[in-house]
Amino acid sequence: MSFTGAVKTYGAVRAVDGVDMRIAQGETVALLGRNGAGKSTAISLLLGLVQADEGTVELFGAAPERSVLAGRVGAMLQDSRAVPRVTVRELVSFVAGRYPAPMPVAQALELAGITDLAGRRVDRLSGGQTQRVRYAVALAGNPSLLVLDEPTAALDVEARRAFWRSMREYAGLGRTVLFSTHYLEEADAHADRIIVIDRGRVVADGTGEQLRRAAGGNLVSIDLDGRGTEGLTLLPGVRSMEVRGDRALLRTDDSDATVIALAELGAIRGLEVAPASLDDAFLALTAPEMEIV
Ligand SMILES: Nc1ncnc2c1ncn2[C@@H]1O[C@H](COP(=O)(O)OP(=O)(O)OP(=O)(O)O)[C@@H](O)[C@H]1O
Repeated sequence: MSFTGAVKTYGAVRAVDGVDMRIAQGETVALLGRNGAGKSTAISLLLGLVQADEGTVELFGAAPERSVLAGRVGAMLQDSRAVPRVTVRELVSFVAGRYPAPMPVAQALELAGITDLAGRRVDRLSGGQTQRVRYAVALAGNPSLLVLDEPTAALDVEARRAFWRSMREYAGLGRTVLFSTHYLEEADAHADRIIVIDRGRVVADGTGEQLRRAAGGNLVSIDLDGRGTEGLTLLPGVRSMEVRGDRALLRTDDSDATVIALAELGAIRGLEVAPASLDDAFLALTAPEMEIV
């Protein structure tokens, strides 16, 4: 799957703004971003549901619509509506029947953990149950590529765990999986690679470890004690600074040099040095400019 300079605008909003990304067969990739970052729009482009204004999007070397029509893709979208009056089994069977080589319906229901809901009407289910039905629908065609837009939204802790187990089992069969999420831990724990998207652009692409490293080695934080932050970003090693209440958090590539310089300034009250976490990396990559000095 590839995006090359893909742009999709809605009026003045550049929802996807020049995205380049590639996903190889067999990879499990997380598309990570804040609300409105452009994840769903990127997924819509990938599925051929909307067309790029500029650039190209390809799926299995062809236009997305062709690969989708050929039954190579299964998708779980955020806003798909339940069809009234049919049962879960009827819906999953119907979808499976439209694919050239579907998985047995019982297996799709089992993988989605909804065997016990098979006879229930799909329009009378809870949010979490509906989400799992959507997952079964995505699996039904036994697709080479599984695309999941915020798959764990509305799932409770146990259902979430079961979902990830099942997704990994599916990925373990050599299938490609792309899922979007707001949750760093999910991306880190369940994807081979994380693509961070912000304001329609790819701002990072790598493993969780690579993202942590890219965000800068350490965070040095101090109490400001009412003093200003002037000059702190000029200290050795410091890449950026964030102020939270009365504390300054300095992202630094050389925490020793930063701490020595802070000591020379007499500014080491409440000093803490910690390795940058994936959370820090994500915030550094996507925080609104106002928060980063
Ligand atoms: N059909 C549409 N018409 C107009 N604007 C849209 C449309 N779809 C998306 N947008 C805008 O495009 C931007 C990206 O939205 P998108 O839904 O792709 O983000 P997202 O990362 O999936 O967000 P979320 O995590 O909240 O689902 C947002 O500013 C959104 O308001």
